[in-house]
Amino acid sequence: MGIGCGVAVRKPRAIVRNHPERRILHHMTNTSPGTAETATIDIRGLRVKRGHSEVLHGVDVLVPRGRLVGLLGPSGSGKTTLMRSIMGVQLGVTGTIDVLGLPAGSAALRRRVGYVTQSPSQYDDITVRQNLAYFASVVGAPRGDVDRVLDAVELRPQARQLTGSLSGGQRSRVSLAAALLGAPELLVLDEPTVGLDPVLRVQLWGLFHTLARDGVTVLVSSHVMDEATRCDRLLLLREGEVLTDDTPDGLLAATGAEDAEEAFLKLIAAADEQQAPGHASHGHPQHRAKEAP
Ligand SMILES: Nc1ncnc2c1ncn2[C@@H]1O[C@H](COP(=O)(O)OP(=O)(O)OP(=O)(O)O)[C@@H](O)[C@H]1O
Repeated sequence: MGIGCGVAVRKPRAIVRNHPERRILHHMTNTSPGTAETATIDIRGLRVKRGHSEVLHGVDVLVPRGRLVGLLGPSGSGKTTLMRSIMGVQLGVTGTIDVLGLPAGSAALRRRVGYVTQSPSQYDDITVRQNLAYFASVVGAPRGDVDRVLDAVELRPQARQLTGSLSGGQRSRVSLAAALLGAPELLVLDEPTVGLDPVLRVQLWGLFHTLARDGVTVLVSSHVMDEATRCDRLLLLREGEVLTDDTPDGLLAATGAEDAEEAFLKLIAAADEQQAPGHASHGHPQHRAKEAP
């Protein structure tokens, strides 16, 4: 199955309904209109074990509808694992994950959620247009949709080119185009701008904003901090925990930093200080982060 066609293939095995730690980030509800009722993604007490280690340690996230949310964090912090969990393709999951009001991975979500993984996956020996026509048939999108998504990702000139002959950035855009087919209400995009030139990156962020304005919820991961400021909200992940969940302006105001990178470093320093032996406070990192200077 090609990636980027919005197909969630499997339910997490260990969804625990009514988890005792059902807790919404107080900060989120303070500053956003999102509630459990209007949320596109509602995650409570998510723990994920990969191999022998737990890589997400009780994550709570509420993503409101029609927002462009950046999922940022260093390499290995758990961004992909969180996205896979949202798509219902991750094993070793406990906690609750509701997507558009349904358990993550529900068959009914297949046409409603678009997913782009870090590894573009298309058929190399057919053209870009043929790939997209195939994915359009999978998600039940009208054939005319192929031209729309080709234009959206600026790949019309390559429509007749064999997919295997595309550049890396062009291949990523084919995946994105496939995820846009139909009318997804949620797009989960794992590092979609990696390897793209600055002009194209700006164009794609423009597209994400347009989609969000039209009511699509867009969750975009990146480890490039300067992309943070392009989002409506930011989720900063570190070592499997949400360090903070805020607007870009809120984050800068809370930390007194000049830019997102500096803000992130300040939050990490504050969290480390709180965790240091002998420190009085041992609250949850999500709350400790709010206490950052
Ligand atoms: N199959 C696996 N088995 C064991 N551990 C894994 C497996 N896949 C990922 N991990 C570990 O889980 C943690 C989170 O990985 P994940 O890919 O979610 O991070 P990430 O933030 O997306 O990183 P990157 O930005 O480098 O893609 C890492 O420590 C990683 O080594």
